[in-house]
Amino acid sequence: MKITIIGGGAVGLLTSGYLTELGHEVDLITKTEEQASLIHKHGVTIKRKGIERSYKVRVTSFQNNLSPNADLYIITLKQWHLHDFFLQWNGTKQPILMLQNGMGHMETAMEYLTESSLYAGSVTHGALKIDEVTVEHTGIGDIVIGPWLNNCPPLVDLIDEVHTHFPIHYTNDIQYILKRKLLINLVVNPLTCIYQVKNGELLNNPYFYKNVRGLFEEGIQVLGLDDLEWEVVKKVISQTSENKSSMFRDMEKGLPTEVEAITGYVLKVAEHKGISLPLTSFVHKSILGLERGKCHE
Ligand SMILES: NC(=O)C1=CN([C@@H]2O[C@H](COP(=O)(O)OP(=O)(O)OC[C@H]3O[C@@H](n4cnc5c(N)ncnc54)[C@H](OP(=O)(O)O)[C@@H]3O)[C@@H](O)[C@H]2O)C=CC1
Ligand SMILES: CC(C)(CO)C(=O)C(=O)O
Repeated sequence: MKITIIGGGAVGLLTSGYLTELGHEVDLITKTEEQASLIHKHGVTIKRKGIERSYKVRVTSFQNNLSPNADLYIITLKQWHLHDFFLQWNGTKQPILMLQNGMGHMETAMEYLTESSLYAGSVTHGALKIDEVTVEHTGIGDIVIGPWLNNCPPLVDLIDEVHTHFPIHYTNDIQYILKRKLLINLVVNPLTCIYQVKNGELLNNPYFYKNVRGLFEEGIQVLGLDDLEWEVVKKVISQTSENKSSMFRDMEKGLPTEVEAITGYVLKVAEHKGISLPLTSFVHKSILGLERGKCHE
């Protein structure tokens, strides 16, 4: 496929390298001209388990008119970049795949992208941007994609179930997959940020654990998920026990967090349903307050 990837961050670099490896024709769109010229010169490098591999990727910095004839556009921006980006972009009629955490971003996408077939994806890889051209693949997961609205055809040419370190699966129920990831991010991300601990500490410390369970119970009530998801949440926390959550890392770097797309989104749905979520509301305000103290922007 001819694929345009928007955003030269951790997920954008990882996706552009691996989709090139899989034989797709990739155009990467960075925010800055500096990053574009570095990638033009050195390619994109993916580090995995101490081994580095570089990929030659076509790259340009963002302008309103992105190469208009891609078969698919993949947006790998943070959710809080999206309004600004959509306001500046002339858009496309071609299919668009959104790869953000949370769920609030899909409402934003629907607001702006009225002419495209819209797809959502859930990423469970760990990716850490090392420098402008290098990303470390810190955890091998997968990407599950699916149509956001029922009338979008499956992206058959993108599916690759067998790739050992970058499998892409397809689902007809991406809403459920995103909700499940949202639930994990709802309980893990804000608490790790408030307590300033790695993910695993949420299970090890009995007091933190009680709050994980409390947030989980509020989350499943609003999202309509089953108590059985508790085992999934604990498994993901164990598997990522040595990770600092993305929200904790953003906060440490003085960047805005994705709290509105995660906790803020759940609170909005709860309000709509007339459900009160005291613990979720407490962590939401706590993160906003901490951001206010630390954020550079
Ligand atoms: N990293 C990970 O392991 C995982 C991430 N995710 C999700 O994926 C999404 C992306 O995350 P991640 O890649 O880590 O985030 P990053 O912040 O690393 O990447 C976003 C990139 O988009 C760039 N950008 C901003 N505006 C524009 C623009 N107008 N045109 C082109 N590029 C632009 C940013 O540039 P600048 O920094 O200069 O603003 C940044 O390089 C998030 O929603 C995250 O939650 C999900 C699972 C795992
Ligand atoms: C799964 C988890 C919690 C891993 O750290 C994550 O998705 C994040 O940090 O955003």
